[in-house]
Amino acid sequence: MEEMDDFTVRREEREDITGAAGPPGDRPLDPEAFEEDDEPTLRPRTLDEFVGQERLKENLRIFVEAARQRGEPLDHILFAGPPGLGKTSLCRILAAEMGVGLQTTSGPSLERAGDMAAILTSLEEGDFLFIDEIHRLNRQIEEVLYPAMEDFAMDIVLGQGPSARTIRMDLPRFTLVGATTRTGLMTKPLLDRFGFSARLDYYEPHELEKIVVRNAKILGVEITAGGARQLARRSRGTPRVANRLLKRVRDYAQVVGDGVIDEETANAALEMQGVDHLGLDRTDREYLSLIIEKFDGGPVGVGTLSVALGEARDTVEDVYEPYLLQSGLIQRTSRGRIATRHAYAHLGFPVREGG
Ligand SMILES: Nc1ncnc2c1ncn2[C@@H]1O[C@H](COP(=O)(O)OP(=O)(O)OP(=O)(O)O)[C@@H](O)[C@H]1O
Ligand SMILES: [Mg+2]
Repeated sequence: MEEMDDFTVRREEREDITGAAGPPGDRPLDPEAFEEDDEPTLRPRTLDEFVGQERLKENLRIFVEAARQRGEPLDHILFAGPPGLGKTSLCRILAAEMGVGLQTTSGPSLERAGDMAAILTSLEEGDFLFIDEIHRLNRQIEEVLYPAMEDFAMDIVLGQGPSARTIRMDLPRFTLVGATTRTGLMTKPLLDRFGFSARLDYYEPHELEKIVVRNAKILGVEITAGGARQLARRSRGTPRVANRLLKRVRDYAQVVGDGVIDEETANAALEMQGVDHLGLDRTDREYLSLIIEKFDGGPVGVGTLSVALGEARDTVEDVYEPYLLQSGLIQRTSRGRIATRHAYAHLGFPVREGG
């Protein structure tokens, strides 16, 4: 790789501690399916390349500059929001800006307190420790993190039973960067220990357009304004989805069309991928039809829906529902999910009385 900077080298040397990325799936819209390092060239490397989230970027610039002037590590940071909106990218950008090392792990991959201890003791002063899916850390591990985050210290128990004693070990001052799709599942003591927390929201179509145009250039494919607009509109507000669709549309343009992504090619390719004009894929539509046809429009519990769909409940809650909610296609009530009139209309069902 030609443009590898110090930061990249360091992080790759150390990354294999707990690799978090799963195998890529085959659904075009599943943001989780896009393997972390599948497309390093499309991942923004600086805050300037990172499109949108302007207020957050401004805050981060100040946050970084202030810490740099004081010569201190950054305070702990929490990024929350649906998958594929740029949490991991922001973490890498900040580590690069601070010129520090980065270690990556994830909540579900840490089982015992010792796993966490091993990582903490391998950190160097100022390093970033990125914990993806931090809401899935178990209790034991969280308890190791409390003093680590607050006092940069770790309590080690020596021996067992009545003769056991605890010694406190100092840790380097590091920056914990947590990413979560579900702040609601995090405990208050953990939340309270982050000095900076930010929520990423779905991107506006014009921001996704910018990402699509920029990345088409990187991929070396010609795209018209209309083509970019279609891709942006159908990417469910998510840059990772936009990148994935861009590649599939590029394939289509190359093989079936004349290599240029115009509006017509984009539409035809997306249609073939099963992505409709709202950006919903087959599973989204199946989810909505289930509520409408099998459960009379709802309310129906998310557990029941997940089983009927054959998807993990977490996936349904983290990946599908946030966008359906945001698009006004479903509502969440205390008794379960309800399909809105908009969902009936979108799928071509007659709108039910009072719905
Ligand atoms: N603001 C942005 N500007 C340009 N590209 C972006 C932006 N945000 C995300 N991307 C693109 O989307 C991809 C996915 O982003 P990233 O991995 O940072 O998401 P994430 O929030 O960490 O998702 P997950 O919750 O699944 O881990 C990146 O590789 C990058 O190419
Ligand atoms: Mg990520």
